[in-house]
Amino acid sequence: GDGQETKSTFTLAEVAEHDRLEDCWMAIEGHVYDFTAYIDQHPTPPEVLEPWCGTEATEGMRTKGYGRDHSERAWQMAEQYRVGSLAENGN
Ligand code: HEM
Repeated sequence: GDGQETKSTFTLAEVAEHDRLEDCWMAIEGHVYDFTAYIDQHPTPPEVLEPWCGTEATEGMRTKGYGRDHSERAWQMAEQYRVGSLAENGN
């Protein structure tokens, strides 16, 4: 937790507006993240993350694109980029 107690709720349509490396949001397991500032720190070329920007990216985070989950440390790093929750029935 970063002290933010009030989170906003977003639909997948809203997440989809942030679908590029310069403005990259992802929905992962019910949470919404703005990873724009993280892209350059990720240990791969940005092209690996690009297709997941603006999407429900649980599969990307859980598989890294080849079937192996990210480390617990990586999941904890993601927390600081959380901006809200995914609307239950929003698309
Ligand atoms: C959702 C799309 C993503 C994909 C497809 C992806 C893919 C990858 C790949 C291919 C690697 C290098 C190979 C490997 O470590 O096995 C990697 C490593 C890593 N990624 Fe990602 N990544 C994604 C998102 C993220 C996010 C959002 C974070 C953190 C905010 C993150 C943090 C890391 C870290 C810390 C590593 C080093 C290895 C580890 O700790 O698991 N990644 N990722």
